[in-house]
Amino acid sequence: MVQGEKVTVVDGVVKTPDHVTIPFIEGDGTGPDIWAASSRVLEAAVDKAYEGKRSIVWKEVLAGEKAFETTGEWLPEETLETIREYKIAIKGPLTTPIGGGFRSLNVALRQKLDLFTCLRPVRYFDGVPSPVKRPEDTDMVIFRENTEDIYAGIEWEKGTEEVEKIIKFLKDEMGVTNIRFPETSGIGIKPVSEEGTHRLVKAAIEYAIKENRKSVTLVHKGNIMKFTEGAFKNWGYELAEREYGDKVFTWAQYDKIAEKEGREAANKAQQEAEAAGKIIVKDVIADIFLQQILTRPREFDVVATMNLNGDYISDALAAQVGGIGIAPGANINYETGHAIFEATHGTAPKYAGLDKVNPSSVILSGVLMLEHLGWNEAADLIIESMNKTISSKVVTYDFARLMDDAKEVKTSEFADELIKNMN
Ligand SMILES: NC(=O)C1=CN([C@@H]2O[C@H](COP(=O)(O)OP(=O)(O)OC[C@H]3O[C@@H](n4cnc5c(N)ncnc54)[C@H](OP(=O)(O)O)[C@@H]3O)[C@@H](O)[C@H]2O)C=CC1
Ligand SMILES: O=C(O)CCC(=O)C(=O)O
Ligand SMILES: [Mg+2]
Repeated sequence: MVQGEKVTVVDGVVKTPDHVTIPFIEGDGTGPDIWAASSRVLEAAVDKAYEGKRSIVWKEVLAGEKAFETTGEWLPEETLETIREYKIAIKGPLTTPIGGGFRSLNVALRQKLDLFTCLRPVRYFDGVPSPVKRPEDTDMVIFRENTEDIYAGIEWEKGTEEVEKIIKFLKDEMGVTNIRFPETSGIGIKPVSEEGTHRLVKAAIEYAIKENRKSVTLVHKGNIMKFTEGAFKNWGYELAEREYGDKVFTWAQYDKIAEKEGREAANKAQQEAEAAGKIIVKDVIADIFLQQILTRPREFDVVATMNLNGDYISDALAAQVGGIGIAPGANINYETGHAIFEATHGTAPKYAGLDKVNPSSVILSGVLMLEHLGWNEAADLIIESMNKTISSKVVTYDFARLMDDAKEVKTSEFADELIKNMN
């Protein structure tokens, strides 16, 4: 058996050995069905691209139900240590109980490894059924802040001593008068920081520069949550102008020109910046953004936003290009090089063990992983095969129910088809 080696990261650059060990978490619910299919496709692509000169050696690490059954812990320290050591991992979805029980293991992994960007590219594959008229117009890359916001899980339950204490503090010491029902409220806290915003927006702009993207849109609800979401917008613009002054033109600059010299001058300045290939950094309030991604998706490109907005936006945008069955993602710390690749969807428990769901989200997360490792030839083989397979109308149930004359196949059969179509 081939002995795998660890990925190393030097000055933020990933160095991949020819035979690389990658830790994986199988996942709960439909996780095992999807992982069995996805790992085969990834292995086949690497094999085909490099004819044995390169390979992935999988190393299972435990989290979720499988970890609890084996070790009595939902997220064993050993799992975190292994991912820290091996730098890169890939995972299936993990269940989070609603309204009580333990906090999200998915969020815990992101926070504990400080994987501050949740990167979710949203693009259309030919032939995928979509509810919109021109799904190919949706081509966006979401940069979702992954460690802060109301998603950080700082909250206290109604009726507890802690919530009474915090409500008393807010009323007596902070002059808060607008907690509508103080006796029966739970309380949640929403931290959004300048550092957290800067590193996320920096990652989004760097990506836009590298990938020749036209704009970065900051999505926020800063009219209502002024010092968290509003501050995100202001800090984002500040960072863009301070660190990328010669490469971007921001709407904050536009506003200043418009105020001094009028709108015509501001429009001219933006047009000149566009003609010079500068990236337009703009912002939009989250509610109207959800309308505009449907009515005029071509106006958006790279999107940078906070944790909760990013969660909602991910699923909404996934729907436009065929749904959650084909929505990949990656959790990345661009400074340390640590990354965990995972689908946007959850455990879809009603389909667990049926060999039924679409494995494309995890497979395409694997494609992001191969690209991160610099193994682009293998990544391209999967993309080409995915296009070919879907165009030939051989698809899983989620696409088959929306397509005419499709051949519905199981999770494992879809993987077989992808492997067959690699050439
Ligand atoms: N990163 C992670 O690990 C995540 C974990 N979760 C967790 O997953 C659990 C279930 O969450 P839930 O809100 O139901 O969301 P899910 O994403 O698990 O499922 C919702 C619906 O999406 C569709 N779907 C999901 N996965 C696939 C797939 N691979 N192929 C085709 N269709 C798919 C199904 O639609 P249909 O019914 O129309 O067939 C399914 O019923 C919760 O515990 C949640 O916390 C949720 C999101 C992310
Ligand atoms: O952690 C969870 O259970 C849900 C997370 C989620 O929906 C997401 O990150 O998109
Ligand atoms: Mg989600």
